[in-house]
Amino acid sequence: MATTVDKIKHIEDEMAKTQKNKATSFHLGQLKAKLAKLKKELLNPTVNGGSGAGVGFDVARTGVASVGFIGFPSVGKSTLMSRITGQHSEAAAYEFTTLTTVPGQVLYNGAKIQMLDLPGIIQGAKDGKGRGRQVIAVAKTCNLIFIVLDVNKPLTDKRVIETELEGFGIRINKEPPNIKITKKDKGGISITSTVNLSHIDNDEVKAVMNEYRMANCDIAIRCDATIDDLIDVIEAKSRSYIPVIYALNKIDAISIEELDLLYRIPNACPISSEHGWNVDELMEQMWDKLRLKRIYTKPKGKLPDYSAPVVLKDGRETVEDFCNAIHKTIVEQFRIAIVYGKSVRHQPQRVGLTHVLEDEDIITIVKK
Ligand SMILES: Nc1nc2c(ncn2[C@@H]2O[C@H](COP(=O)(O)OP(=O)(O)OP(=O)(O)O)[C@@H](O)[C@H]2O)c(=O)[nH]1
Ligand SMILES: [K+]
Ligand SMILES: [Mg+2]
Repeated sequence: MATTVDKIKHIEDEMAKTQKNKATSFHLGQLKAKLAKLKKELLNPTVNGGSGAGVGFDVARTGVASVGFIGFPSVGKSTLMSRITGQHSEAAAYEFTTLTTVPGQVLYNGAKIQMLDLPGIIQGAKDGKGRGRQVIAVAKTCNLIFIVLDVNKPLTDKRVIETELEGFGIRINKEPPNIKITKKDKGGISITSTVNLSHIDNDEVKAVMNEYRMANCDIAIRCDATIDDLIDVIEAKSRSYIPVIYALNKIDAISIEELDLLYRIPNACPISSEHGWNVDELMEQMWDKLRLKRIYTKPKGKLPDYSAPVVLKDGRETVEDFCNAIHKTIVEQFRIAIVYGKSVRHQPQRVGLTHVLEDEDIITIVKK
């Protein structure tokens, strides 16, 4: 019997030899949806030989956010880990020095951030080569990924790693596509869009919806989406949208001219883990991408406590989230909050539980 990997290969071959035109778009849509389903099967095998994603690799999560290190063997992930956190992670000149997840922690801007040094991955990792799947499964649960690259190696390595992560349902530096699908009882597929759709063909959409047995739906598209974006929305449960920083390591081994070229790569930070060069820039970029919010507490009649902010996660930043971050009983006693900072027009301003706070706001909670 053909394995899932064989079936994927078969479909990919067929797609490669099918011309994209009006006559083939339904067929191509079908193939793309079939491919997405097979890839999901590969990641969540229901029959024996389960992938055991993350088993033995996941570690207890601490801190407000976690950053996973992904890269080929010996690019310097562990050296970077030891440099940033002070937590020793074995580093050596031979490949696969690191064999499991090594957790460490860094305190940055008052926020405890967990760093996860991971084993190296190789091409084909997502399809089961080496321990790649377990490794990528850990990265998939992180709030940020450092893709560590060795600048002495071909830059094509960057694309190979991206493909591995994408194949595992990770979407890099991307927002979820703005597509809303509403199921109906009858009426077929109706597509509405607020922008001109330059990639999507109605037949292709119908083929995809048909393949997913969603024959009656309203699809509202508010971006110039591709058919892959549509599949991502249907498969939303197995997709993770994670910011990435490319840590371009070992710049101590290249010339200034070569270094200049590296600065043109978006979302990248050239560093030398060994010498500690530019690691503070990497930390600053990390902070920006994590979009954490520091909230300073001001007891009534006293100065704010700047030494120990309450750090709120992206998307959990209301006054209510702040109260819950301190103690779950506070919301019950809450009367009003007095806030200074970027989130309010008047300084200070009285706000309720639903008010959304900004980084470095100062807050006083007034109890009943
Ligand atoms: N020149 C140079 N060498 C580095 C740098 N960072 C790491 N190395 C060297 O690269 C080799 C591999 O480093 P590791 O930190 O073990 O790499 P890794 O990515 O953790 O490797 P695996 O765990 O095997 O996947 C070691 O010999 C390090 O000394 C750097 O910034 N510059
Ligand atoms: K190594
Ligand atoms: Mg290592």
